[in-house]
Amino acid sequence: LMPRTLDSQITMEKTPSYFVTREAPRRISSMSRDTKLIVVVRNPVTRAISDYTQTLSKKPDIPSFEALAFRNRSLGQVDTSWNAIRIGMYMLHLENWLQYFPLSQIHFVSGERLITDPAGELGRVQDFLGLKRIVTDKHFYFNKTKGFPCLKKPESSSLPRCLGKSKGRTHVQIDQEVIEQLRDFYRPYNIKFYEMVGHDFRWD
Ligand SMILES: Nc1ncnc2c1ncn2[C@@H]1O[C@H](COP(=O)(O)OS(=O)(=O)O)[C@@H](OP(=O)(O)O)[C@H]1O
Repeated sequence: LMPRTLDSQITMEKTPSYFVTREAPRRISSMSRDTKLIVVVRNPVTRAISDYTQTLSKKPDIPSFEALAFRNRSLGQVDTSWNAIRIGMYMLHLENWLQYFPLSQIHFVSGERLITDPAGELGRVQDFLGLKRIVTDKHFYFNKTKGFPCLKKPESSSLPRCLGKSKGRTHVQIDQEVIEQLRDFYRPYNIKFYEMVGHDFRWD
């Protein structure tokens, strides 16, 4: 259950799997139809490889990426039942949410721009939430070693705050041909997704 919230407060909850969980939109809308939803999306091919890299780090014995990604690789048949593939079919998940929430209540953050322009992305998040733009460029610096932006000085501490060790893992190397096959697979889903949200994320 979400805590009670005053008019001057915003209560936030983060669960990545909600976006791809069939029952989530109905259950959240029955709790509050005014809920604002924020989803971070990135190129679904990179997302799949990142997802696999994370699973492999926990279970080193799993089959290869190629073995899991295709039902039949020579025929180019992608295995859409594999979660790492299915999650990146964003338009399908969004269709489910749009049965319960208007698009105006859903905001998509570009995972790519969150790295290259965190202040810009967070500026849009603050606008979407109806907040003053408090978090700006001056709150970030780019950590070249990590390859990610870090917060200069969080309120609770005098030290900078960067992403933890488990973020930004080096991805497993995948054959370029496999990447091309997956790009082709996702292209129509991406295009439909751009049309639905009215924004081109430039993944193609
Ligand atoms: N703030 C921010 N900006 C940009 N990218 C970010 C951020 N936080 C997490 N990430 C990247 O998201 C990928 C999954 O992260 P998580 O490990 O947090 O995912 S999960 O919630 O545990 O499923 C993982 O991607 P990879 O870098 O491909 O491993 C994280 O690096």
